[in-house]
Amino acid sequence: MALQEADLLPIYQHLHQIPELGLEEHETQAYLLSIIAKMPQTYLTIKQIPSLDTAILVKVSGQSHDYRIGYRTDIDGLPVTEATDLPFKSQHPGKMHACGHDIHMSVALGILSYFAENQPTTDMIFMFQPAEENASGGMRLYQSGALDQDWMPDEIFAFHDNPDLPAGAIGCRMGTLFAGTCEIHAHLTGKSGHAAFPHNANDMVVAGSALVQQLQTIVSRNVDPIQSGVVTLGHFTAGTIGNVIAGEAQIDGTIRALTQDMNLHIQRRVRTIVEGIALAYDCQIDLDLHQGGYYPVENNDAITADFMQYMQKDADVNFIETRPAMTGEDFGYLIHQIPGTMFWLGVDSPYSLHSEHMVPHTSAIMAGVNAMTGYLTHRNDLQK
Ligand SMILES: CC(=O)N[C@@H](CCC[C@H](N)C(=O)O)C(=O)O
Repeated sequence: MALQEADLLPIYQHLHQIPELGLEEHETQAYLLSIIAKMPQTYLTIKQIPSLDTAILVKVSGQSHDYRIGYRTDIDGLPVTEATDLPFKSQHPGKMHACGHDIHMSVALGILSYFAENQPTTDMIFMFQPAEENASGGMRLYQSGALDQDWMPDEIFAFHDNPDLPAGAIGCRMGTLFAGTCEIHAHLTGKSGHAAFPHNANDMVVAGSALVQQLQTIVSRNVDPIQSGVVTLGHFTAGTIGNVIAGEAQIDGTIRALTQDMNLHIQRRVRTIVEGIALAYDCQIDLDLHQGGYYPVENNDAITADFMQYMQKDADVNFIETRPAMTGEDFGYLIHQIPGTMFWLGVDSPYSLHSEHMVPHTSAIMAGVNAMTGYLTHRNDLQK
């Protein structure tokens, strides 16, 4: 029998205990392979990718082979120290599934187990993809070539869990669901010195502070207010002690925008401001702007209209039309290449994604499996 709630709950709890960072998901991969190995193998082909060695691809052979439906889950955790009191909390110090990818994997296994027993009309490609959080796993997967030829989906689906939606609710919208992101890394080099002799030094606390202030003008002064954007600088370190002038500083952050044009516009403004600060404060600033394929997640019109209509009509689904969000996703790269739909699955937690307290509601798992086995069967049947 396909995996049911009683099977998926311990699977989820085990995955929750073994979070691993992007590109290091070896224990996770071995566990996923062990679960997939217990499914009926008649229709399954498993593929591993030498250049992305923690990924798993599984093809479910359909009754015909001229169309392929893709389903992707991410598998990585975050460098967050878990602060929940769950009996199955993370066993890996300093790492946690704080973004709910353990829920994503559990739902994917549930859906895969259904189609392993109920041969779909068309081929299906399940992607267990590493490194969503920071290392461009979606882009790496696509560029690895592993999806080429008869593994390349014609359409693609994925979800992200959402603590703000009721457990099990499906959220989606036409157009852009998630922002495109771009990491900002700036290293400032001036000259350290004694606090008493500022004229003999070049203070990177002052230059860095000016840079932070200037970058904060981009959204208020350079972004069309009818559109939107985010520039967040989450990390700023400089110096060692109060009476030594800091000769270096490091500032890291992220850009968010709902269109690629706006993302590129903000990137250009960051570059110009950095050049201006380097000139004004007579220092060197090494700037790295890194997008890595985190494009806006732009849902395909026809597929998403069908998805929303189906979910609205399904009496067992609590469907909620959502607004775009400034979270990023490397699914943006995949959906840029392959038309598809990304959606939210509600997990009803008072704590946000990436919080050390985040505890998703596990009733979402079976709700997600049921909604998506139904929907993917419908998408299969359209190919009859
Ligand atoms: C769902 C989620 O939280 N995704 C991450 C993606 C990170 C993108 C990249 N590392 C960046 O910070 O720009 C997010 O932070 O939205």
